[in-house]
Amino acid sequence: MSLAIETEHLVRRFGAHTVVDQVSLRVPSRSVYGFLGRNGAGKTTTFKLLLGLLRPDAGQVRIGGIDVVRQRIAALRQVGALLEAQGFYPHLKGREQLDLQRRLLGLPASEVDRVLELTEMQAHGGRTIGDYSLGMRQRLGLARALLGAPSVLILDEPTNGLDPEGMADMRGFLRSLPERSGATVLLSSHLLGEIEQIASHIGMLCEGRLVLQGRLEDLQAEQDGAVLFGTDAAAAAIDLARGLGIPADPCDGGMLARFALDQPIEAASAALNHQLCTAGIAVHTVAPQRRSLEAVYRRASQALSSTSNIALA
Ligand SMILES: Nc1ncnc2c1ncn2[C@@H]1O[C@H](COP(=O)(O)OP(=O)(O)OP(=O)(O)O)[C@@H](O)[C@H]1O
Repeated sequence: MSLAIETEHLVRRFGAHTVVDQVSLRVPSRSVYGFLGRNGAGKTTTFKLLLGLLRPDAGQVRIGGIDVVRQRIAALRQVGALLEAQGFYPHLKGREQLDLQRRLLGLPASEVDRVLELTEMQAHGGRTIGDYSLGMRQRLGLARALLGAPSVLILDEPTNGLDPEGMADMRGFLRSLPERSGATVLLSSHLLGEIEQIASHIGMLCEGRLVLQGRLEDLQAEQDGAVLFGTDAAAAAIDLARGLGIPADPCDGGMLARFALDQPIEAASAALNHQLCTAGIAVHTVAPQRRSLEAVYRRASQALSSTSNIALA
């Protein structure tokens, strides 16, 4: 698997506060990598380290295999970025701002129309940036990041300030970007539900530490033993399951049974299903439940706090 972005034990401190703590990111090429964390977890600081805007206290950063600390210009030639502070000139028109940027990058004039079209900003390119809504500024920031068709996009909270419709558009746009342009997208968010809808891979940052990383599907597929039994006789099914020592609760459409993880879930669900049928309880669905990203996050954060407690003890 080739990696578009890679860090090795990255550390950054502000005074005595370690804000990025031994972070080893693995962002596969052509992935949409969702970088999750609560406010203050260290996401923006990590992005600044990736972009060479801050120097790490320890560790390495490579983009497309090039070391960002040693060869910053060569590494960043491959990158388009959208950070919180967009630094636009409010008196310029959107199109003029993009034109300024594309000249600095030595790109052809046609680039401005290309990125305006990609971000569906053609209609607003002639308006003054000072009059833009927050959502339009976000789109203009994205348009600027896309100038020169970089192979890596680093986007800090790209859906910030968008209305629900704008958010949905942006999600669709970002999700399809690797397929359409071959680019790799690394984006941060504190919204689990949002990342769940966009990302192919995720990394979770908790108090500066990367507590979880991998393909979203793999993380969600890790079983937590919950299986839905669809039935109209949920109460009877729950009694029977509990009588067999299997924790079970009502849920939408029937019963949610939780099997111990030390047994194959297929065999355990088949055995319970047989018992239910034998007792005359009709079951129309047996469906192992995908774990929500929220559950994955909760588990990872709990694991971190329990190790911190051990360290403190
Ligand atoms: N230049 C700085 N000097 C001192 N502390 C800083 C500096 N920049 C960030 N911090 C601190 O580092 C921690 C992480 O901040 P950071 O902005 O990286 O978090 P974040 O995950 O991006 O949060 P948010 O989602 O709120 O933007 C915070 O406690 C913040 O106060």
